[in-house]
Amino acid sequence: MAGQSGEYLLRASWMAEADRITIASGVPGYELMLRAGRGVAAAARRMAAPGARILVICGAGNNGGDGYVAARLLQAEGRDVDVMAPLGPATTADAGQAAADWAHAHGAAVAVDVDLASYGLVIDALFGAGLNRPLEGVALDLAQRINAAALPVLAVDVPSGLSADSGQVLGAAMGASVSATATVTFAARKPGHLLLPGRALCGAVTCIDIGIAPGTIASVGRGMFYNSPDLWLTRFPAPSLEAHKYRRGHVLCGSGGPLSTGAIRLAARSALRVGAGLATIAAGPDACRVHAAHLTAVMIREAEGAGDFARLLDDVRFNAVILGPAGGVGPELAARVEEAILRGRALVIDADAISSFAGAPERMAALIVAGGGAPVVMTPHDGEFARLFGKVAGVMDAGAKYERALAAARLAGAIVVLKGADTVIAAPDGRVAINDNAPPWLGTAGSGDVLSGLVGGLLAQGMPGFEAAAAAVWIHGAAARTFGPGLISEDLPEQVPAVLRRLLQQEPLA
Ligand SMILES: NC(=O)C1=CN([C@@H]2O[C@H](COP(=O)(O)OP(=O)(O)OC[C@H]3O[C@@H](n4cnc5c(N)ncnc54)[C@H](OP(=O)(O)O)[C@@H]3O)[C@@H](O)[C@H]2O)[C@@H](O)CC1
Ligand SMILES: [K+]
Repeated sequence: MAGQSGEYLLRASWMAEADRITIASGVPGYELMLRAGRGVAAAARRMAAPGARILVICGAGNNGGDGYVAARLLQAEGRDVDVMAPLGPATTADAGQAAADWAHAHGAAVAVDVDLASYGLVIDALFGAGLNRPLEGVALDLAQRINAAALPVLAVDVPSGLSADSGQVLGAAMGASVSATATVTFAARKPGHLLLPGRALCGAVTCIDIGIAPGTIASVGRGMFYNSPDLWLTRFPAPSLEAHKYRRGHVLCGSGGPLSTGAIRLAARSALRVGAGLATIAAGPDACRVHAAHLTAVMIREAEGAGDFARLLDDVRFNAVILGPAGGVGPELAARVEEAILRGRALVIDADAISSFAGAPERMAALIVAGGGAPVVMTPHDGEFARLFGKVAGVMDAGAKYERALAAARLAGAIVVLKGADTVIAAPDGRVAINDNAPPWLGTAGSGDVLSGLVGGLLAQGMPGFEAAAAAVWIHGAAARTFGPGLISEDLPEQVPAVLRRLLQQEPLA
């Protein structure tokens, strides 16, 4: 993606392309393997106490080749190292060279049924990026024995059995992948290191430089990024002296009925906390009275039906709209979404507003085309996503989580934030960001309402849709981390100022 900064994530085939380009530029493949093996050995040194025996389990491909290099280097510095080669001799030239260099100095491999408990560290170099089917036979048996032995495990590139692309265990059963304590990968992280369950199976991931040029990584990358401030900070609306409250945007938030008002208040407050100049809640007369008893900085306007809501939108100062949090599923809410899109407002479609289009994503897509280009961000969790896109071929069955989000974004013409502990943000132009900073305690009632408010608040300040969505997801996670366990959703907007202070004043980020 031209002009996009950020940390690229590479699928296995893109990584192979980067290897080919680097080798074609004159760096021998074996030199790359030596550098990879050196990185593995360095990590092993940190993980294995002096004197601990180390077992390196080498497959037949280049992943095994990295293992042979690491084994030789560790042995050369006096470590007690065994190699196991359960899949037989190496099948690639570079791995063959690595195996020969190891064997030249150290001789035979140990038997497959060796007692794993006698080792202090296992290095898993069975399969890496070349894994293309579920583990079976001796490889499956070994993965299960390694996991049962509960030893420290260092995975080379990815734990064997895990797809570097999807973060899924091939064959689905969790026991069909090695579960690692730590993973060393090369040149760039892969999506499988961040997506679940992969992130949990990898342990701590270190990415080491093996001499693949950043320009090469960018040239093979297809716009998939790790979600961090590097991705969007240059587009973040930093407060400035001349930006009075109207220039910082005015968010209009659609309320549910009198018994369902809390969600949209959370959203409106979050929009203000992230820097929107003004926020107004539009509600029916009964709900207005409830809101009036709670609100101070957020304003209230009476709007009974979709018609009243549309009339509010005659005021062009409402430049961003949030619809959905406890908004009440049905045609009335769908009509509000329609009005907001057709009047060209930046829009967040969350919760009930997503469900109001259940099974009809084409209708939403047609509206967005007619709407003329203002950013539309939808923020479904898995259930809402399935409700909206479940009947469309090529979305639910698109593959990895980012492929589902991307297919949905392209179909709808909207930014899709597919939520979870591994939230994915996808844009119709093909960009994807994968987020990993959400702590477990962020899964609490109302947390999604806060996220929709953060997105809406950033859109109101003119941030582009993809960057606004990615920033909101990251700030949401950082706010939850700042607060810590025991968090309830009301705490989240109150943590946003501390996160912004670190972001904008360049203090260390959580
Ligand atoms: N490229 C480079 O320059 C660099 C690469 N590096 C390293 O190379 C690694 C990738 O190496 P790789 O491509 O040789 O694949 P690898 O993961 O070793 O698998 C080997 C073969 O196993 C097979 N197979 C697959 N699944 C199977 C299963 N379930 N059960 C049984 N067999 C199965 C399949 O072959 P098939 O049987 O399909 O013919 C596959 O080709 C990468 O992760 C990194 O560690 C670094 O050195 C840096 C430089
Ligand atoms: K591996």
